[in-house]
This record gives sequence, structure tokens and C-alpha cells, in this order.
Amino acid sequence: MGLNRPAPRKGNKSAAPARKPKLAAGVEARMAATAALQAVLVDHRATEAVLEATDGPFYKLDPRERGLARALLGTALRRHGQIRDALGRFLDKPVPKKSGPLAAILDIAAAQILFMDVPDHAAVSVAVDSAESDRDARHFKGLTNAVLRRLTEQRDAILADQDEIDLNTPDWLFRGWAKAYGTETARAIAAAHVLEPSLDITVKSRPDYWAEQLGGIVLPTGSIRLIAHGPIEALPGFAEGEWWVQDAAAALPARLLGPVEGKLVADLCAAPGGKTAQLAAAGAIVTAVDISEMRLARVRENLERLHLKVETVAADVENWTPDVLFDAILLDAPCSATGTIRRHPDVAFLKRPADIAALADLQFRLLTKATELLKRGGTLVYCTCSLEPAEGEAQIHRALGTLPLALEPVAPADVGGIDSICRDGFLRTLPSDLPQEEPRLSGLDGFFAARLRKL
Ligand SMILES: C[S@@+](CC[C@H](N)C(=O)[O-])C[C@H]1O[C@@H](n2cnc3c(N)ncnc32)[C@H](O)[C@@H]1O
Repeated sequence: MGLNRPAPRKGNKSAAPARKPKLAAGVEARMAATAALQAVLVDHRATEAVLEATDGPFYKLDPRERGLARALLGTALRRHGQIRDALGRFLDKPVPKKSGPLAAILDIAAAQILFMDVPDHAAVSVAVDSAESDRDARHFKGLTNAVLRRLTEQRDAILADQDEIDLNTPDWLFRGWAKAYGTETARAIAAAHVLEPSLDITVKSRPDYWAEQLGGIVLPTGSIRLIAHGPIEALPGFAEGEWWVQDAAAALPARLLGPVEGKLVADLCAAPGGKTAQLAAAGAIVTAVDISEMRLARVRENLERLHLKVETVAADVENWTPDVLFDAILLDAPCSATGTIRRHPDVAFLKRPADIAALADLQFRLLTKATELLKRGGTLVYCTCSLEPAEGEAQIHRALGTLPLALEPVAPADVGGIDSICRDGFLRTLPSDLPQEEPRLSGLDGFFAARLRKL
């Protein structure tokens, strides 16, 4: 198989305009996934930014190729420790610096050989062709072929010998989770991170009806859960604006505000707007604030599809001075996002311990400002999608000692009756929560939320 060799077109004698050669199915997806993996691991770019970049490797892919490219990239990131360990068994020294995309080519091929249901020969031959087509990687074409062939031969023995939790989890994150939740739970969190997550949906109404339409189940919290496949836009009810994609744990903080119909509610740090949509659908008069005008455009786009109305404000919450005080405030503060590694495995590579400390400072300043914007007696929900107590529990312990706030404990009745996610009066969900018989329907993003009343 050649990367750039189109099949000869028979019987076409006229001088046709030059066309881009058509590549075999799956080749473009593998090339895009390789480029994206390099962008994440070498240039430290977030996957979402790479996926959305109009000049990026994913933009021009058709939906099928894009689906495959996403799956390749996701597997290569989720299982990266195992992949590098397996490849290392056949390499006597690290991949040289001047070998272009060689490391990413090997990673993407190994992800397929070790973990995906695709023919080995397709994985190996596309990798060899990709190496050949790059000026620097070309010198390692023979090595690529030899290493990957040996990997196909020894796959089962290697997988049986690996500790997936140990290999795929950065040490500093594992140590923090073991300290906060115990070693057994930290292992369960890490085990949840290698699984492909479910698709969770929040509906405006009629969860049972939509679960049936979508082929999903209704969770005790009211979210619908299904095994993701195919483009989301093609699912029933999407175009009509009946529902939006939102992890089941991410749907809980807005509910902690209780009935909000007719109340003035500020949604601080609102984009892309999952929680804004919940508040608007519940009848609140919502002001959605975000520092990023570009991300606020996404909020407006999402709410238009959902036929919901809110006021949007592009502002840094720290400097925002509205004319009114609010009855209720939701502060979904920017955070390390370590609770979303299941859905965004790049987070494990992009975040560093120093980021947590810097974010914790910002979160406390935002919490202080949110308290100022609230009426006396009003309710404030603070939340983060982080597993790190410094971004959750520790912030509230500090706030209770210094800001005019009292804790209104979260009870199981607030969160679908699930006792295990109410810890010390806080909402604390973990990726290992909500186990189901079908692993692809298990888990929750790691969220923290506290409900506070202004004194
Ligand atoms: C965790 S995301 C919010 C997710 C959103 N609440 C939802 O449910 O879809 C954090 C958001 O905070 C915004 N942000 C970060 N710093 C901010 C600040 N100082 N003021 C306002 N927004 C900020 C970011 O642009 C980002 O959109």
C-alpha cells in the first residue's frame, strides 16, 4: 500500500483537472491521529484545540475518518504508558530527536496492534509508509517495520506482563489520589481512566422517552447514558434541541441550587454552557459570564439550538461589576480538570503540580468575588472538575473561615439518592463511581461541589 499512489483511472482519456489522490480508507485518519498526538505530546497543545483548529489535521476529515482518528488518538493517550513500555522492549535506545514524527507513528501503530480491533497489517503498513513519506523519519522505515512486526508477534505476552494502572498514570497524580482517597480507590480511579467513557446526555424533559429513542438508560440522577457511536449530531432529538451532551456528574452542581424558576442567577465561568442550559431550562433568569468571547460564542450557539434564552457577558469575573446582586450563583471555576481524564486523556500529560497551586489561588479569588455578587441569604454553588482536594474541599474549608458563608450540606436526596457521592457535606464524584455490569456504561467524571449560603 502506498500513501500517495492513486489507483489508475480506467477509460478516462480527457485531460481531467489535477485531483488530490484518494487515499485508502483509514490512512488519512491514521495520519491525522499521528499529527495530533505529536501536537499534544511535543507541542503541549490540548486535544480539543487540535481537533477544532481549521488548519489542523482533523478539520478536513470526513465523519468516518474523524471518528477513527479520534479513537486512535484517544487510545494512544489513554494507554500511552503501556504503549511506550511495549515499544521499549524492542528498541535498544530511545527514538532519536531528529526522527521527525517517528515516535508518534510508532505510538499510533502500537495503539492499534495492542488495543484496537483493526487488522495488524493495516497498522504496520500505514506506519511504514508514513515513516517513508517524512524526510527525517524515512531513515527509520526498516526499524519501524521490524519493531511493529515483533510487537504483533508478542502482543499477548506483553499485555499479560504489564500493570496498566502503574504504567498509564503519572506518579504525582497517583500519589495525590492515594493520599486523598486511599490506595485502593486511587487504583480504581486509574483503572476507570483507561476505559472509553459513555456518552451522557441531559434532556430538557421526558428522560424515559429520550432514553428509549436513543437506546440508553436513565441514571438515578436523571441523566441519560449510552454507549457512544457515530456523530452526535445525527442522533434523534439533537437537531430539535431536546438535549445536550453533559457528563452525569457535571449535571449535578446546577441542581444543587434547588428550584431557580424566576430567580436571578449568575453562571460564572459559563462556557461552553452545559450548566447555563440547565439553569435556563429550569426557568432561571440567567446571566452567563465567561472571560473568553470565543467560548461564549459556543454558549450562544448551543443555547440557540436548545431554544433557550440567557444574557451572555464577556468579562473577567474578578473585575466584573454588574448593577444587581444575584439570588443564586454557580461558580464552575477554571481548574486542572483532572476529573475529566476519562474524556480528555491529554490532561494527564499537559498538567503539572505547579498548575494546581496557581489554579487554587485563582479559584479562591473567584470564590471571594462570587460571594460579593450574591444577595444576603442567597445560595452559591462552587464546583470544579478536579480530583485534587486543593481545588475542592480545601477551598471551602478556607472560605468558611474567612468569607461570610455557611455550608448547606449536600444530601443524597439532592443527587439521585446516591449516598457514596456525598462526602462530608460536599458532592465528590470519582471516575470509579457508579459501576455498572457493562463497563462502557460505568463511571462519572471527578467533580467537587459545595453549596453555601451567604450570611
Ligand atoms: C470549567 S470551564 C466551565 C464549564 C461550564 N461551566 C460548563 O458547564 O459548560 C471554565 C471556564 O472558565 C472561564 N474562565 C477562566 N477564568 C475566568 C475568569 N477570570 N473570568 C471568567 N471566566 C473565566 C474559561 O474561559 C472557561 O470557559
